[in-house]
Amino acid sequence: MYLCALMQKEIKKRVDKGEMLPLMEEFYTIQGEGYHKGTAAYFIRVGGCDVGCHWCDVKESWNADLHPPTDTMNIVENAKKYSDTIVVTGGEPLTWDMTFLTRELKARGMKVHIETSGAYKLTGEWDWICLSPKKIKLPTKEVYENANELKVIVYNKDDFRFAEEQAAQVNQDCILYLQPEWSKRDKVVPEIVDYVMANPKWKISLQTHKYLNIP
Ligand SMILES: C[S@@+](CC[C@H](N)C(=O)[O-])C[C@H]1O[C@@H](n2cnc3c(N)ncnc32)[C@H](O)[C@@H]1O
Ligand SMILES: Nc1nc2[nH]cc(C(=O)O)c2c(=O)[nH]1
Ligand code: SF4
Ligand SMILES: [Mg+2]
Repeated sequence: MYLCALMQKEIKKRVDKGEMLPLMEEFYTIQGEGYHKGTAAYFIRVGGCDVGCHWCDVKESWNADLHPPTDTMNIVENAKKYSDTIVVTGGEPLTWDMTFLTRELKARGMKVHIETSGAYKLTGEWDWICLSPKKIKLPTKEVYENANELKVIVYNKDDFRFAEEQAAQVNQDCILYLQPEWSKRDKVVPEIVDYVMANPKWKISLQTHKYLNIP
């Protein structure tokens, strides 16, 4: 076998174990969305997602092959320099085994949050789970049970129905958010405002980083 084919196989094995991850980007910013909005956090964006939301704002993340397999230990050591709050996002982070990444981050005293569609098996140990469910690939039972916040994206009126259906699946303590789909914000924000006033168990989440012009 060619040496590079052997290396590819070795890398795949390490990715399967979560010891390497296809890293798209990492950046220190302010969490823009949901319960922790306004809080400084270091973001780790892992490539790979096959959920396929047509309005996804990071489509460049979808193809994992475009993002270099990166030693998880290097990601951890680097993250530690910036913040003690880490947000793991993607792509869909639960495409990969998150056990190793979260164990090593937590061993260094970091608080570890995830942004997930919940479409795959829940791996890893999380201080905060933000579940943003998608109609085209519904969350697994474990993610519904463990979500700390539910963040439903509102693109059209049917998303209010979907939001209620999803709220019925999560645990009692889960905090409920409606977030406008960015390109439809002018149309849907007034609808969300009316909806939240009529149904105050919901709160509004905005993508505040986009208004602040930060990553
Ligand atoms: C890019 S996703 C990555 C994490 C995971 N795949 C997920 O969907 O939760 C991060 C967050 O951005 C939200 N999002 C993506 N595109 C959006 C858009 N156009 N408008 C509003 N929110 C969006 C997602 O629903 C999710 O809550
Ligand atoms: N500032 C900032 N906050 C965010 N919250 C969730 C994000 C994500 O893409 O997962 C995100 C993001 O991309 N930037
Ligand atoms: S699940 Fe997340 S990353 Fe994947 S397409 Fe949907 S919004 Fe984008
Ligand atoms: Mg984003």
